[in-house]
Amino acid sequence: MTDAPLLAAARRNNPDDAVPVWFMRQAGRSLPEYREVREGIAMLDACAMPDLVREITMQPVRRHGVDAAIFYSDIVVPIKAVGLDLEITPGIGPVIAEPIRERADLDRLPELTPDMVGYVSEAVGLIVAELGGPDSAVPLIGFAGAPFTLASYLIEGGPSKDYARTKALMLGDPDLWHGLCSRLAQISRVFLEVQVAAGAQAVQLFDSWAGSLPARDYERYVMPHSAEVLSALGATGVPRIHFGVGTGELLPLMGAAGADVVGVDWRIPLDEAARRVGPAYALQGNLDPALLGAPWEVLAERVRDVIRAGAAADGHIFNLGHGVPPKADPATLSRVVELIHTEGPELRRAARAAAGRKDDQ
Ligand SMILES: Cc1c2[nH]c(c1CCC(=O)O)Cc1[nH]c(c(CCC(=O)O)c1C)Cc1[nH]c(c(CCC(=O)O)c1C)Cc1[nH]c(c(C)c1CCC(=O)O)C2
Repeated sequence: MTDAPLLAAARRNNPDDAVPVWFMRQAGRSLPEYREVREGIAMLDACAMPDLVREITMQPVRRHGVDAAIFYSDIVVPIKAVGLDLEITPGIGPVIAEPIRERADLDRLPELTPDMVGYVSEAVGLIVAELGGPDSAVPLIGFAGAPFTLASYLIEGGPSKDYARTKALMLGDPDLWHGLCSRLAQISRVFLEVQVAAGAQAVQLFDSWAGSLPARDYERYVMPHSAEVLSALGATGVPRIHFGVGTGELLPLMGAAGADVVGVDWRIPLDEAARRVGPAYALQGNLDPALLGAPWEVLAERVRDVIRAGAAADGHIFNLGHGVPPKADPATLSRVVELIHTEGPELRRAARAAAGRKDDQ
């Protein structure tokens, strides 16, 4: 039995030099069929409707022919499931009614148990069945938010530009910080374990905003909690992808936290990322989402550049450096997938052969 291309690349066991591709936020507002089925249904209500979640998760797979589905949910779904009062406000993001600021606030964050997210198991089961079962060529990626990124929403009360309150609490009250992050690690771990138990074949831990930290603080205050989540998931045997935005200086630590695949945004080229993390990791990324609006030939050449640079890693999963912008033209995304599938293996082989010749000199 051969691995699905995405799983083969994640495991760096990729003799065909396939370049699998999916897009963060591939399900969502860029798709008219998404806007249609979401009409009149709040985001968090939609996340608790298994058949709707199946439909939304499958939409980009049908339309673009991507090599993975990503579970339609949100990083704050398990936080809401344990009982914290929050909403997702369109155009803004998660908004927390009463932010977490002191020790007593931790009482509002009890442990997550699988029965609290029964609709997640149910939706994952429906999606994996529609994809063709556990050995499908198109696996389902489950995901969760990492403790730092979740903590930033809970402490700030919503999205933030500077994470000032988060950093003040982290450095000013390390006991409370570690108490909060331990609880969030438990919640993320169980949320991921539920998805894997129901059939998800890979997982991604989103630490979207960790790039706001210097490596020294990341290593001390954040990495142990993300490592707890990732190492627990290691027991399931599914590949673990670890991603954040602006994390060029954190990449080696994000790998060492227990990832199989390190996700990279568009700010550094993948060959440089490969040098930084070393040979023990596959890479995922890293086309600048803003370039989806550039003239096709310009975009196509950048897609080829990403594939060539990604050849420096033994496994490369093509993705954007962050999510699909809501205004992206879906036809452009489909064309990018087709280009990667038709030209990817040859571009990758040629780049690897050229690098090999250089090594031999
Ligand atoms: C930081 C973060 C959040 N949510 C998530 C992250 C980490 C990924 C990242 O870095 O972007 C994770 C997430 N959220 C969503 C997915 C679904 C799967 C996919 O990638 O296709 C995933 C993986 C759906 C969603 N989550 C959200 C939407 C848009 C709201 C909608 O469609 O009504 C979707 C499709 C809402 C959301 N939720 C969040 C934000 C910032 C927003 C955007 C608010 C807005 O612009 O309206 C928090």
